[in-house]
Amino acid sequence: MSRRLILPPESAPLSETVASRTKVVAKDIEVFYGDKRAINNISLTINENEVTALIGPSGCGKSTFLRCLNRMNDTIPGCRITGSVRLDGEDIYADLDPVQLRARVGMVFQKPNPFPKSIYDNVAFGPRIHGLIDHPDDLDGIVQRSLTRAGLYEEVKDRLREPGTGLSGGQQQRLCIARAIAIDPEVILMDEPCSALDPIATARVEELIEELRNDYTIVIVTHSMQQAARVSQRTAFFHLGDLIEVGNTEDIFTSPREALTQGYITGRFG
Ligand SMILES: Nc1ncnc2c1ncn2[C@@H]1O[C@H](COP(=O)(O)OP(=O)(O)OP(=O)(O)O)[C@@H](O)[C@H]1O
Repeated sequence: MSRRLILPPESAPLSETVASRTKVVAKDIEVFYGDKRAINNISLTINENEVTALIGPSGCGKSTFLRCLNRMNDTIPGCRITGSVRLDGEDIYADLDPVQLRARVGMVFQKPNPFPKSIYDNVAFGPRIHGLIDHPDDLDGIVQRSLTRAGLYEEVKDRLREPGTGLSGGQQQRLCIARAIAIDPEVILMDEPCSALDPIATARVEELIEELRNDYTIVIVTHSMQQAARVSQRTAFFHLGDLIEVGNTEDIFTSPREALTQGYITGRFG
């Protein structure tokens, strides 16, 4: 049984991407933690204004791969990456400063992690440090627009000066999404954004992901195959550090090409 990447060569058109523009191209990515290789020569193309889901059993390298896309692995001691990641053609490891890069490629984490600041200041933080405001009044507009875009404004508009940590888990996660979009990124990485949320809060975040893809390119790591099927247009299945299969989400869940994928989606392992 093949475990190797089954992507067609870079030049071959992928049927599921015909109408889509390429946003990110990861090529020949290998990641090592010390001597241990966690990602084995993975190449993956991410399309603009689509949600790409990364699925696979625990420890298969989904989060490690996701973190390569905004150089978050750079902060992990002993972690080494080879290969290239291009964002709109620019090599993010060679041509872009990590701070600039993370303004273009935002991230939402598994556990909602609002800063110990007010709701307003959580959202205003990024625009302030990235110098995105010419006039203090502009900030009010950015905060309101970001909270509205994250589907949270109506719930918090009367308590913007109260701590973000006082919100419910689902609201905190939407606050983190508002914080991510306040700096107007192009790509949003989400690492199991709903795993700490109840089903209602999860449904709200999933609706939000569907809306956000009109404006952003989204890559989401999820343990839930139902979630991948609901929110994504493309799905990539990882196993033991390999990318086994990538394709149109519907195809992956109805007629996967690889036996390993089939085994995982039918619950035979994982
Ligand atoms: N900071 C680290 N130091 C050493 N090894 C690590 C580190 N982070 C991850 N690994 C190892 O790299 C491999 C891939 O881990 P990763 O967290 O990327 O997988 P995952 O598919 O996201 O897992 P999960 O679904 O459980 O979150 C695993 O073997 C893991 O133990």
